[in-house]
Amino acid sequence: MPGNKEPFLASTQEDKAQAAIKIKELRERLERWARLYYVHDAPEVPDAEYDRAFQQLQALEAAFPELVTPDSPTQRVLGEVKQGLEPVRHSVPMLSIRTETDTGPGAALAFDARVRRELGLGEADPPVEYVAEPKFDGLAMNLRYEHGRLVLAATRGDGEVGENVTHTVRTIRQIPLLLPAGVPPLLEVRGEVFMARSDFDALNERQRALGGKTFMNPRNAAAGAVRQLDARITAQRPLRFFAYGTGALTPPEDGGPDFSTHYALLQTLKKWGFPVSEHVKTAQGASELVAYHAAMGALRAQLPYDIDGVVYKVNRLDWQRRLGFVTREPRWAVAHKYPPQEVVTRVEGIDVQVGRTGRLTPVARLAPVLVGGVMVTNATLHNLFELRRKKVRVGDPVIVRRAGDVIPEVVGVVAQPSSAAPARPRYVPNFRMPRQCPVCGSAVVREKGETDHRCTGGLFCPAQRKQALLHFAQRRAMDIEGLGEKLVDQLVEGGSVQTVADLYRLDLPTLANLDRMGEKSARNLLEALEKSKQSSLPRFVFALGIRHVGEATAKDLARHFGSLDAIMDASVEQLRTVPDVGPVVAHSIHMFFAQPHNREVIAQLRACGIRWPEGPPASAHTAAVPPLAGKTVVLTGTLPTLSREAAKELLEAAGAKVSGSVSKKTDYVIAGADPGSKLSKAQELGVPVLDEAGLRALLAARAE
Ligand SMILES: NC(=O)c1ccc[n+]([C@@H]2O[C@H](COP(=O)([O-])OP(=O)(O)OC[C@H]3O[C@@H](n4cnc5c(N)ncnc54)[C@H](O)[C@@H]3O)[C@@H](O)[C@H]2O)c1
Ligand SMILES: [Zn+2]
Repeated sequence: MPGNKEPFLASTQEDKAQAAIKIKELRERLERWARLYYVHDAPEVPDAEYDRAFQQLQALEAAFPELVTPDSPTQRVLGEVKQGLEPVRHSVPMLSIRTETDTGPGAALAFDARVRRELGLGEADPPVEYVAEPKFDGLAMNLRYEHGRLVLAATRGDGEVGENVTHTVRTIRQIPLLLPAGVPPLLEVRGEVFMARSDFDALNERQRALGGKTFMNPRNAAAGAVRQLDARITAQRPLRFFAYGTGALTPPEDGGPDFSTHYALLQTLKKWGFPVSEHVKTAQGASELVAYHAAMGALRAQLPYDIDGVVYKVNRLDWQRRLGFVTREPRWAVAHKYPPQEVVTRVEGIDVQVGRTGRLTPVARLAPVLVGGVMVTNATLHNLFELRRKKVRVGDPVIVRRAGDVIPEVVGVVAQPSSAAPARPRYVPNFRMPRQCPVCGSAVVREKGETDHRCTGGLFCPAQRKQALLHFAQRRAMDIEGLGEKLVDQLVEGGSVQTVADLYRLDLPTLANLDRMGEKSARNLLEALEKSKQSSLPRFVFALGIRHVGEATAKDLARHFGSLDAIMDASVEQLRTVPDVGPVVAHSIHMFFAQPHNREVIAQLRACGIRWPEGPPASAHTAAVPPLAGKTVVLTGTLPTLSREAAKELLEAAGAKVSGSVSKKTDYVIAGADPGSKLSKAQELGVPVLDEAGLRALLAARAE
């Protein structure tokens, strides 16, 4: 959690002994985190936590230089070769970039000052020219081309030895496999492979739907996709690429290109077919770097991909060579970061929000924390199943991510709590979804096979008001001309309309008083409302906004039952006799009309004068001759969805006589699982045998 800086003073032997202990502990922690991050693509902590520990270690080693060892994480590039991938030695090492800890303008000033000093420039010398680039948050890639043909793609690994991922990289469309004529015989292009945020969201959405594991961020998703043994998996996860430099290159004396600046090099790469970001810019001196940092920072949320900072590079390549390298990083470049998009905080509660379509979402109430520079107090947990999979409970330290303009989300619980992010202090019961909508008290249901819970009080629920009104008013429903989104917003927010029935209680003064509503439009709306009162049963049923009841189903229901009361009072079984109404739809209709609040609103609508012609139910058209009149039917075995009783009821309602034994007089035998001797008897006598689907078809056909 924020702000656990520990001051270290280099003085006594005792301090040194303590520092040695702390250094050991930090190195172990960093190595563990790095292994999870680089090898397994499954970080345990956000980058900000890693960076904080890294900086602590740097500070300690600076205070006690004698404790620095060559294997310290500060002295080498961390990373390993994944099992199953072939190790490859880089002909030019792939290094890290020094990160300026100061996230303010100080970072650019300090870098510029250092560069000028090391180049021996004085006050009178002009500003140094830099190239400023976004720092893409993906993974570094070295693409080796020989005679214009891609021969090897390798990850960074430990900087010296990376992984051969040519097979997966070939699936990335933005990476050319063949280059135009005229490129140097040896060309290594370096850049970042990454995943766009929308592709990442879609991937996680897909994983959620399958109940699979989700990724913390696009970087890990991209790294995981590239480091696959099976390229078919990579091909299903859209990746992109930006080039930002070169590795080995045919030297000028052997006919290779002689670039004088980094910028010119990038422009040439672009010409050869590599994507180069349009946000790569040259900058004169520190002040333009500061301006670039601010401008990219403002743009960050709108970019379609994650960046975790910007990179400044000295533009002149002869100067880059003069500046050279320290152990793990070049002296001519620096990374200047932005506030982290993933941070650790604590869950203080779990609330349930009801969306405008009635979907219930568990939302974590958080100890307020800055994420990507924005104060965040709530983060979505998506649904009950995701929450359970992530094992989130009140009191847990969690990782929260907020990127772009999307809603912040809880990525997961901190796996190894520490003093900065201690574990939940005591047992906390598992979260449960409420059985009643927290907004309106209607029943909450979850459909078979679905992950979402929903409120069934569509007509009444305040959370669903606007949606219900818009649906009700649309042309194919009640056709209330002039009742659009803006007006609905005003009516609901001003409190003059709560349910659809309130529409018919609006009067001229109330309407004429609304923003941008003259008397003429107010009159028109009242007229449209009046006109809409003369409706039809299918339109009205559709207008109620029952989940899964579209226009076609509304028509079927109206035809089948004839009256609204009959639909409202129908049992699930009766609803299921309507053609094309399956169990999920029947349930949804039944639950909707079982909510007293919904019924109340319907009663109010009728009292307001909404009317439609009603007719006899479809089965009654032939009432004199019920569809199965005079037929004798025998049931045997267990039907997949209908109980024996329900099947009997349906048959009798259709006029059939249900008998207990099969004879020559039997017209049909309906057989389910484990049928008894009745089935063999029927087969013996040549009586037609039907299953449940056959029975339904029979009833439906006869009912037409
Ligand atoms: N969360 C964890 O557990 C964990 C563990 C280890 C490392 N990390 C993170 O990894 C990073 C440290 O690793 P690092 O040493 O690889 O440094 P780095 O990733 O911060 O910087 C070097 C990398 O920047 C990338 N880059 C993006 N845009 C670039 C551009 N325009 N020009 C040049 N390079 C560009 C390259 O891939 C290059 O390898 C930190 O951000 C750290 O937080 C996190
Ligand atoms: Zn509700």
